[in-house]
Amino acid sequence: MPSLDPRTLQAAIVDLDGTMVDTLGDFVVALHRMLADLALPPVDRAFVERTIGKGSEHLLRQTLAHAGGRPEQFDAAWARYQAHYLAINGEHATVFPGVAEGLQRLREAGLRLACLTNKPLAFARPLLAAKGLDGYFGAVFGGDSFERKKPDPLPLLKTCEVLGTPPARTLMLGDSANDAQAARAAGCPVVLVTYGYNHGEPVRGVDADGFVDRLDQLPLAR
Ligand SMILES: O=C(O)COP(=O)(O)O
Ligand SMILES: [Mg+2]
Repeated sequence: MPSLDPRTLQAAIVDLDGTMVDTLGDFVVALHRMLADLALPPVDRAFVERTIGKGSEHLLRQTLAHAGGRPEQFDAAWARYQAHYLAINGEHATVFPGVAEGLQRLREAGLRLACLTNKPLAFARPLLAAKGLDGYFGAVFGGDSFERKKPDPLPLLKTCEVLGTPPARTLMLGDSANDAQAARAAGCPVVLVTYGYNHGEPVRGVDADGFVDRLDQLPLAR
């Protein structure tokens, strides 16, 4: 990967699930409690891992179908899921190695930081706070903050507007094809981490400008 020059980069937009925090355990517990409430069987962890990334509505619709539920159960599933997720938010989740150090280095390089996730904002804010990551970000946006979610470029373009930085100078850091497609369409450079959730596909097959094994391994030129 060519080194990322902080003289040309002005900001970074950072994804949450699979990039900063390993939240698979939270998703699995909240979904299983919701399914139990609806008298439906649990789904396996691998199914949850490959279905995360396109927001909670998508995850719930796919999970209901996979567990043998009916589409009409969506509203009940959503209410139960939201209550369960908020009750355990962060308890079965850990910050990936190198994240705090990586964010610190980006800040020291003079970049403005925003968090942009497809997770509902009401889940994202308390999770960042519980994991001690909220202080790095001047802005935090969720899957319900804008009219459309990643992989649509709109949330990235809106986030760039708030940051006050041109997309070409705003680096997207993510873990999935969603993040990369949104970044390409918005005109943002994009680097993906190799350890997150990419819809069950090898992340190195995604069109991105580079890959890192840890966020503190971003090759920032000095
Ligand atoms: O909630 C999701 O579907 C995943 O959200 P992300 O955009 O932080 O990866
Ligand atoms: Mg992600």
